[in-house]
Amino acid sequence: MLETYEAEVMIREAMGQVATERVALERAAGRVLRQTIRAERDQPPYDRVTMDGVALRASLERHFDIAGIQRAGMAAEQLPAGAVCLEAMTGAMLPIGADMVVPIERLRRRDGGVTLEDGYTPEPGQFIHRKGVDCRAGDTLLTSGVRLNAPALAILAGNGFADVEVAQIQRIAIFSTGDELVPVGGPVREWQIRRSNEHAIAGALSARGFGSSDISWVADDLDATVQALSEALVSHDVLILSGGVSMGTYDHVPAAMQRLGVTKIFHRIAQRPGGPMWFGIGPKGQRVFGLPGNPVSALCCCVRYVVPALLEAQGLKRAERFTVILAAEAMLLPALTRFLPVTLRQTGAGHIAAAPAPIPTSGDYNHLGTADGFVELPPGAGHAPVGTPVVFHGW
Ligand SMILES: Nc1nc2c(c(=O)[nH]1)N[C@H]1C(S)=C(S)[C@@H](COP(=O)(O)OP(=O)(O)OC[C@H]3O[C@@H](n4cnc5c(N)ncnc54)[C@H](O)[C@@H]3O)O[C@H]1N2
Ligand code: MOO
Ligand SMILES: [Mg+2]
Repeated sequence: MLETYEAEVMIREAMGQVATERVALERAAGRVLRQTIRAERDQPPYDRVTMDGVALRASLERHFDIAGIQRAGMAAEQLPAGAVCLEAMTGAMLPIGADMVVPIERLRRRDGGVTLEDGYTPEPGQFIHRKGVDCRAGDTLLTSGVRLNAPALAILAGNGFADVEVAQIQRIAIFSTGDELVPVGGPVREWQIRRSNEHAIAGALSARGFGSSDISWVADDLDATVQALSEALVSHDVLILSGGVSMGTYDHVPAAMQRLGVTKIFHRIAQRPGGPMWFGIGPKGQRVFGLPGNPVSALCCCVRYVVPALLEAQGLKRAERFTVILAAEAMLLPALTRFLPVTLRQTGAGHIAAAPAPIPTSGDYNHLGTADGFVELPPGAGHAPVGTPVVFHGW
């Protein structure tokens, strides 16, 4: 059977890259950048005063008349000759002829001027950020494939990018399948189950900048499934299905896909939970993920395969997974990769330790709230000991 990494490679090869679009800076937060951003000009763009005080020229004088004021937002004033200074504000241009700034705390006001505090000798060049020390015009500040987080948005704004090239957001449809499933609001009978998978999947996606996805439900009926999915294949780039991929008489997803001309890339992965996962490509290149219906399986497969695939298709460079160490020994599964829900905590030694969260069954979405995500244990015999490094995937 397919190993987890083999499935991942097959999905990656099928995904390709999405097109780009230009969006206003105000709408760019969380999106994936698809252009190089270079500095508009030197930063700081001028010799910049860094403290509120006075700007003056190095000399042996201790008392200075105030000849004027240099505010932020003004062109540089000329500092007149003699024992004079200009009041200067943080962020202002350094006046022409000045070469140091003395902060207000080091000055005494006297006779309409200022006197240096006793025993205080200012250093030439002090409290000035020189032009271009942060960066030079044309320097590369951001490259394609970064997520537009707070610093990135500041960079775009500060360098005059009122709009920016980002990866298009794929049109995503999420379907749950199953006669037993009823809506969140409204009555629920003993033999019925409230639909939860689609909300978990939609949440995992919207938390990663994919906006809101379209959510639908279809009964365990082959014709109804074909009908609903054929419409979704017209209007969406990506379909994420939950349920109906295993071996039951009413698990119609693989057959419906065949009828719709969606080519199967794989069915089943050597993992638990999530073994029955299905993946295929539609006639127009639509990507179809068939996630197993059990809630822990559906969410683990979504986070392990769907989320990274969608992010990589946007060109995102930095993977969201990282390595943690096991805080307790964990049973391995012969021939199966194990996804083990865990709670993270920081250790005294500066590591992040992952403690297994008690999840009694792969249907138990209620206990998932105690876990931060899951770790991936390779196939094997016996137990992985405490301290084993393992890859973590956050919800
Ligand atoms: N003979 C076999 N039976 C099963 C196998 C197998 O290999 N051989 N695999 C098991 C595994 S592992 C899983 S996981 C499930 C996968 O089942 P399906 O993908 O076919 O999903 P369903 O049968 O439709 O539902 C399974 C389970 O999940 C609940 N469910 C489904 N959708 C939702 C939803 N949107 N919200 C909440 N809960 C949902 C559903 O009620 C069922 O309890 O198959 C095993 N069987
Ligand atoms: O994916 Mo299934 O039981 O392994 O939950
Ligand atoms: Mg089933």
